[in-house]
Amino acid sequence: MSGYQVDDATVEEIETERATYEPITEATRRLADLCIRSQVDAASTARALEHLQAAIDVLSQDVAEGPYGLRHSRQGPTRPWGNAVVGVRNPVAPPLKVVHETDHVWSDFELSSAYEGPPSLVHGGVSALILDQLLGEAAAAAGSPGMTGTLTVRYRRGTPLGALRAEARVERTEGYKTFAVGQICDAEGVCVEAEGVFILPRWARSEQEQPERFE
Ligand SMILES: CCCCCCCC/C=C\CCCCCCCC(=O)SCCNC(=O)CCNC(=O)[C@H](O)C(C)(C)COP(=O)(O)OP(=O)(O)OC[C@H]1O[C@@H](n2cnc3c(N)ncnc32)[C@H](O)[C@@H]1OP(=O)(O)O
Repeated sequence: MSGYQVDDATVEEIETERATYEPITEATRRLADLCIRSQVDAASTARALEHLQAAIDVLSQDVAEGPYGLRHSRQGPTRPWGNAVVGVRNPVAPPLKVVHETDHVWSDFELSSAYEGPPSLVHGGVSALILDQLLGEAAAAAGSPGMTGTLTVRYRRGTPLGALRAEARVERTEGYKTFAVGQICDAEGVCVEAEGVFILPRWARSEQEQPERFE
């Protein structure tokens, strides 16, 4: 599958890339929230739009072809930086910082008004998105990476926007299939639960000798 790239980016080069693009990504996230909640008048939005157009003109001067992909450095950390959940260069991503423990993964994160579904609550598709990523990372962290085959989500009660925690762990592995479970909680307890099957695709099975590539 295209999109996996192995390179020799050094830790320093990776940090430079992060420092170059992370601030503009964070500003764009803030912008998304302001598009929803700003109450300035039409003249002010017109002025803001002019500034935005100028920024778009600058950024358009040099654009890579295609999406970012998953870039794995032989010398530094792996960069899933276009990823919709954890991508540090993706303003659509909250982004989650996922902590890998021995037997589970977890993340404390905040969801802004840009993730609203029912009034004041997180969109169900966003909860599924986050759990897909967490369960997938739990599978990869356990040394059995895979594509989502099936994801089952149970919405126990409305998930409030704001501060949340997501956790996931592997339940069992059967050959190329890894069964993972996880949940999203607020301060009151569990809001959403998920279970999923993550399958190492046929095309990737020859790569299984180097599973660290996918972690
Ligand atoms: C190079 C490694 C690849 C892994 C990459 C992971 C990177 C990890 C890195 C960092 C963690 C990041 C975390 C990311 C999280 C997000 C993940 C996503 O959102 S993934 C996007 C959504 N999912 C798809 O687009 C899948 C599309 N479907 C497929 O590609 C195939 O259908 C696939 C891989 C699911 C299965 O196809 P087959 O041909 O490769 O496998 P067959 O040999 O047919 O099946 C193997 C076993 O799995 C069962 N199976 C097949 N499909 C199933 C399904 N949908 N649900 C449950 N079981 C299924 C079969 O019955 C079979 O079981 P029996 O061995 O006979 O017991």
